[in-house]
Amino acid sequence: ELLRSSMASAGGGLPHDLFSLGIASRICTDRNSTARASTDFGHMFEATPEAVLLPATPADIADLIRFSASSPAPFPVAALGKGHSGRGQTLAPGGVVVDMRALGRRCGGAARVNVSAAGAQPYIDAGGEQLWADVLRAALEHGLAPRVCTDYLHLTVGGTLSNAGIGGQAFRHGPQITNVQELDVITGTGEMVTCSRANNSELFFAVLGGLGQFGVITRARIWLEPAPKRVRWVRLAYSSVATFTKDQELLISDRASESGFDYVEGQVVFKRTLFEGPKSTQFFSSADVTKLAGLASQYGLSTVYFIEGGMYYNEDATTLVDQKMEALLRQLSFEPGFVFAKDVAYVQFLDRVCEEERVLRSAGVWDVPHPWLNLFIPRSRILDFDAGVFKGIFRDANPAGLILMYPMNKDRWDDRMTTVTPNDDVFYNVALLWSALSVNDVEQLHRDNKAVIAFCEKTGIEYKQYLPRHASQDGWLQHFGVKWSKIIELKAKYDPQTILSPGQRMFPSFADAATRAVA
Ligand SMILES: Cc1cc2nc3c(=O)[nH]c(=O)nc-3n(C[C@H](O)[C@H](O)[C@H](O)COP(=O)(O)OP(=O)(O)OC[C@H]3O[C@@H](n4cnc5c(N)ncnc54)[C@H](O)[C@@H]3O)c2cc1C
Repeated sequence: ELLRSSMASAGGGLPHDLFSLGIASRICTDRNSTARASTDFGHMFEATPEAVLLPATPADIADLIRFSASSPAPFPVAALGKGHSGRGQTLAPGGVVVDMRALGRRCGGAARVNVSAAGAQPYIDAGGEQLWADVLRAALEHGLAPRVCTDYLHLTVGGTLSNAGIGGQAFRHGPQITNVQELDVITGTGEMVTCSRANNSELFFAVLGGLGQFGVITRARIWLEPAPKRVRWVRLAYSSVATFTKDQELLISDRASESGFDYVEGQVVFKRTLFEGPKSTQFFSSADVTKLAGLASQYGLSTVYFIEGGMYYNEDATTLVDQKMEALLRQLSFEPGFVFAKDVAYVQFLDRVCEEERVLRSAGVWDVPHPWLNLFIPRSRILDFDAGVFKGIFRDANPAGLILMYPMNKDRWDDRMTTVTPNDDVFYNVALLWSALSVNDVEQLHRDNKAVIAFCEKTGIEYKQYLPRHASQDGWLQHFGVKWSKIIELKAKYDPQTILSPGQRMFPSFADAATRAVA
């Protein structure tokens, strides 16, 4: 009902003067445009904006924000990257969603990605609306690549930099936010500011991991490194979580840095998935799946763990990479004989989730609700977490989806940035990436996710949510801990009217009342 009534009055709630600004022709209030901006990948929340801005230049965004900020009744403004958020973070009920992707389409053909390959530290200047897939493509033309990529490349630069941007290279280089040199940002007062560690550093650190609260990123200068041509891509199976985590921690330690993998992640797979899930996957053949199911049966395991490693190389170093791989595998304690290997082009490796997307889309299970829960768990409690969650809460369950579990080094993060992480020197990203295939699934997965959080709280596990959502300001206070007072100070300075990204529900606004849970 709420959705329908606000759609019927699209545009009507905004001040009329807005439509006499120079950007008026780029503000869409039609039902199709506002409906498209009313939900996200999670399909868990929806709220319709009054209008969608298709900016032709960053100045259009500044005009819109300045207008709202100086209006007697400021309206919310949310940047929309690719809408791959899970919990309504891009919504702007009663306000304007800025479709950032329009910048790339409408900039009069001007390239919004520029590589600087000369100099000791190559970089790329990329528009905040650019996809990481496009950043990679432009960099590869110069034999270069970003140092850290997310698993999925069809996310925007501004969207991941507003969170952190993590992946299998983060153990070495830190998250994407620590690999940025400079930003162009439009603050919540409509001011266009260039910032870096040296200039306007307060805004620079605030915006990186800032969940869209302090400004809209319109350009990021991202460090690049020489790109390899190929990747030895392996998965190693473990029956014991203690051995699995011990080996993962060895692989991300400085000790293994030069001689080890360039990419380290990990997965937890329920035994039932091996029996009842797909017979083969992008990585495993049906014979592999049968072999793994046999392993689970033999030991009576409820879960099998996989280290996923990638070793980069160029064609002229094939023998060397073989030797390096052999030496590395000798140091690890996976189940004997349970090494699964592939050799792929570097681009194919980085773009691997795109293939998963194709498969899921063709099976009709891509656009389903995704009640994801992403947690950072301190190393000191990861075994407790495993016992309570995978062998406890999910002991008899077999939800559809994917579970990632891999460690990162805290010293590669920069605590001056807004993202928060646990205190241990090593912490795990545990990503419960569920797909709800029915209404019952949604309810059950909500309950399961709540049970996971309750378990952490009851047992004193100092977790932090990644891609966080908190229902109340108390939740945000707890999330940010000692950083919360600084967050309030920054908000008052850079977005005093609390206009920006209301879908994060960090500061009370009109949006809270107008957003509803749909799943
Ligand atoms: C299939 C899939 C795989 C993923 N894999 C990873 C992964 O490996 N690693 C990882 O870290 N994350 C991953 N994510 C999560 C992803 O980083 C977040 O969803 C993030 O929000 C990026 O998505 P987006 O570009 O579509 O941003 P959106 O969802 O559009 O926006 C996210 C938030 O940032 C704000 N925002 C968007 N653009 C800007 C901007 N230019 N300036 C300021 N604020 C802005 C929005 O208002 C919103 O609050 C994955 C998501 C999906 C769906």
